[in-house]
Amino acid sequence: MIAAGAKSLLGLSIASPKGLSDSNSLSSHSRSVGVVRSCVSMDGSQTLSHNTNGSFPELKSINGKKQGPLSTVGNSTNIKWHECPVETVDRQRLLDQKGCVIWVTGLSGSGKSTLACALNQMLYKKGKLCYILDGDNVRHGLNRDLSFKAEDRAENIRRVGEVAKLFADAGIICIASLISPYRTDRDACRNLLPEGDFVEVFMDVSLEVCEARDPKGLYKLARAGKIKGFTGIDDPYEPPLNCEISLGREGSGTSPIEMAEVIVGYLENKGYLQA
Ligand SMILES: Nc1ncnc2c1ncn2[C@@H]1O[C@H](COP(=O)(O)OS(=O)(=O)O)[C@@H](OP(=O)(O)O)[C@H]1O
Ligand SMILES: Nc1ncnc2c1ncn2[C@@H]1O[C@H](COP(=O)(O)OP(=O)(O)O)[C@@H](O)[C@H]1O
Repeated sequence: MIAAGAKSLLGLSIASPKGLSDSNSLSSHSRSVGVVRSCVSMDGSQTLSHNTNGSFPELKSINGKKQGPLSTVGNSTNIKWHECPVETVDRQRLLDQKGCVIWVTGLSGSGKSTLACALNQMLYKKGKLCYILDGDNVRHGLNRDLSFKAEDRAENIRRVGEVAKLFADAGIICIASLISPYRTDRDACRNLLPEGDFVEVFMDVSLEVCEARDPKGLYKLARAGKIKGFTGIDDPYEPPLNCEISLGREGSGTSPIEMAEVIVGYLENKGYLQA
């Protein structure tokens, strides 16, 4: 636990917005985005923690002073997680909402972007902060180096999953709308987040309907063989087996606004629209 006066120990003298979490702890951050648990408490004592591979890193000694444990995560060697006394729960109080990820998956033309936008508008009107990570848009910048072959789609989803996790940790309702055709990639994103914070929404709209809509003319090009590896035509789409919300079939709302209302109702029920 952080001792009283921890903020002055840090050299900070900031007023706590609505009161900073009393349970602030540098060693027990239940909703942290970190993979390596924290190490040094405010009194300077160290708590050893394990790497994601389960091994305990060595304590290094520099100028005779013991340093906290260093970690290796992927190709990043000798890294160390830094905690901050302002935690997820403090940001949630500030925003009066809980961060989470609404992951919208479905074929091209199934209405993912339209739903994301309708949901964003609906929550905005309720005073709730959202941010959309749309596949098409993210591929204009962060993921511009990725193609549509399976391993690049997987990397696309992995990066967006990690970014979405950061948004959720910031207290924001992050709407990720991507085809995300592979179950294993979507499940990996789910596993990045605390239980309940990943809400998978399936746009259950048939290929026939999507192809008839074809707002960008991509299905036509794919059918003509001018786009190779197009999802639903000559590339796979694996529908979710156990998603939280399925939309598009009879009874689940057909207009984008009705669909957005279903998701808002779900978030209200689960307590995400308050701190
Ligand atoms: N080969 C192929 N297959 C599917 N989609 C294609 C392809 N080539 C380009 N596009 C356009 O890219 C948009 C999908 O990007 P995503 O990042 O959501 O795709 S994925 O999750 O990595 O599968 C998708 O946008 P949406 O129609 O909004 O889904 C298409 O406009
Ligand atoms: N619920 C809906 N009912 C009917 N048409 C829709 C619906 N949602 C979206 N559309 C239309 O379908 C097309 C594809 O929608 P879009 O949101 O771009 O899909 P995606 O992002 O999945 O490719 C657009 O022309 C859009 O206006």
